[in-house]
Amino acid sequence: MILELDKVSVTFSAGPPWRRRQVPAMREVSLSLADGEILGLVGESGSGKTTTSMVALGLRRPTSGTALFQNQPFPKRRKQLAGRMQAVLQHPQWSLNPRMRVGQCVAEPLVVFGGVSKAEVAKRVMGILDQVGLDPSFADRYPHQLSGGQRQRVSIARALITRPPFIVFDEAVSALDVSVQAQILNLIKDLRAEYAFAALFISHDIGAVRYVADHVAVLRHGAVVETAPAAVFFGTPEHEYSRQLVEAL
Ligand SMILES: Nc1ncnc2c1ncn2[C@@H]1O[C@H](COP(=O)(O)OP(=O)(O)OP(=O)(O)O)[C@@H](O)[C@H]1O
Repeated sequence: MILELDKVSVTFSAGPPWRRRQVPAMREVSLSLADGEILGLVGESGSGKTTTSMVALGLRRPTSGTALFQNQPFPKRRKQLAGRMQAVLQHPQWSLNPRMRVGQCVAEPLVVFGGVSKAEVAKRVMGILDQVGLDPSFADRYPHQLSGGQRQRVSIARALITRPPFIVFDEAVSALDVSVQAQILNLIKDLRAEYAFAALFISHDIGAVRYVADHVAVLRHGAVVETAPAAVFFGTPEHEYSRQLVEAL
């Protein structure tokens, strides 16, 4: 398994000190993701999707329960995860440094990972830009000189440069125009076929999930209400809430 969450709960403390409240963001969430599989995680706003992605990326420790990555507890030092997982977020500007040229942005995870010569880095950057449908001249541009769809292609190139076995796509197409969404979803599918990465594909857009996911998990109020293979889920969703989601499609 690439990722396993076993009864993971995350509780935040919110509010001023004199009126502290505990906000449960994840309640005993159990999920597992096999190598090369895409798990679509759906749920309305506030259902705990982003918190789940944080746990999956090792950026937040569970309040209780266990999270394993590649069958091991998450390492204490993030550097030990370098090259093994990446995230593609809703707004690429959050992951793309505005002062770096595209070529540098894409190269960065590989440079951090280390052990690769400059010439090899440059070659890999050009190769991956080509694969995400950007011609080499894009390497010299800055992120603000690109369209939203092009920026998301750059984020995907950056995510893939170390050929990680696991990628989190958190609302990765939600901010794009519908026609561009389709292009990016196709790109994700094509690249998955080539690189065989596993992915947690988080979206409130159930249509996008249907298009790319092998398995689906539905979150509601921080808890998983249903998990099923995509074909089963979209054919005969079991839970009432899942049925509403599928019917709305
Ligand atoms: N840092 C935090 N401090 C306090 N509460 C938080 C924090 N982060 C998230 N929450 C709360 O935890 C719950 C789950 O939030 P989360 O962001 O995981 O949901 P989501 O499904 O990703 O929602 P959205 O689609 O709106 O981003 C919400 O009630 C949210 O208000």
